[in-house]
Amino acid sequence: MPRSSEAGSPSAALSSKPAIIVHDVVKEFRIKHARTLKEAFVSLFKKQDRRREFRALDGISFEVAEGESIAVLGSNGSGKSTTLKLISGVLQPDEGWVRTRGRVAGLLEVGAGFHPDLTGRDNIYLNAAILGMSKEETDARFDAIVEFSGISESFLDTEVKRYSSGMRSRLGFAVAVHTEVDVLLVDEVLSVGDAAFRAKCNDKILELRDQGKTMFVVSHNLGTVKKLCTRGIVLKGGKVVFDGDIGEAADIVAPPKPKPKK
Ligand SMILES: Nc1ncnc2c1ncn2[C@@H]1O[C@H](COP(=O)(O)OP(=O)(O)OP(=O)(O)O)[C@@H](O)[C@H]1O
Repeated sequence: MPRSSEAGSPSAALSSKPAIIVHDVVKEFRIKHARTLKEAFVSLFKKQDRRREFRALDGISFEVAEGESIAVLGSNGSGKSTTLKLISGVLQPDEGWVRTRGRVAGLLEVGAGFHPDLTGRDNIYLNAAILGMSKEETDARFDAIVEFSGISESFLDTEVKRYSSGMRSRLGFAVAVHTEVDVLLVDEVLSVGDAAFRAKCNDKILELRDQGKTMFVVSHNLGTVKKLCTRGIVLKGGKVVFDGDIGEAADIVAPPKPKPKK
């Protein structure tokens, strides 16, 4: 299988030490099979278990070097988010193993750790602590976090339950990108907030990549991933069907249309 020889950002020096190793990972989910009402009734009566194992990931393996930025592509249900959740530790594999090196932060569900009854200010400290930051580290970054989020001073001392969903996401994203991380897991995060904020997020992510952070990105936005990553993994039915140059990977998921004849 082809592998990109030049990986990571153009400016970041790549280390040969892997930041992420995914080894022969299998992940299964139990899913319920609802058929007709009659069948559901009969299985209930006979106490039949209508659940069956569904293999979302079927023995996937790859390594990501420190400083590399890699995208996982594939159609809906191919296993991208499941892979991300296994790397972040939210899920555990049924077979195989996953290793990560350094501090891993997920831009998965930004602001997921927010407490609705606490103010924006308190939630910054809470969220940063969840992401492994000390109070002193957060103190030093507090102003930068608030400025990046664009949350006004008056809202900073308001309970987060009064925020709009966009405001919550902005604050969550601002905390996440200001934490001291080595590996950043990014899941369609560039859909956060309004157009101006999305552009700001894009720039911030490019800046982090250029600082040499390892990036693991799941996205359907091929334009964005081509700008951000040099290597792409394509999943199909829970298997890796391609691992190599991002341009080639993007062409697999969205083959270029033939030019119309003149
Ligand atoms: N908690 C769960 N319980 C049951 N099945 C699940 C669960 N999570 C994921 N799946 C199934 O596993 C498969 C892979 O899901 P996953 O979310 O990883 O796909 P994806 O490639 O990220 O899709 P999308 O592009 O739509 O986000 C899907 O068929 C999905 O229905």
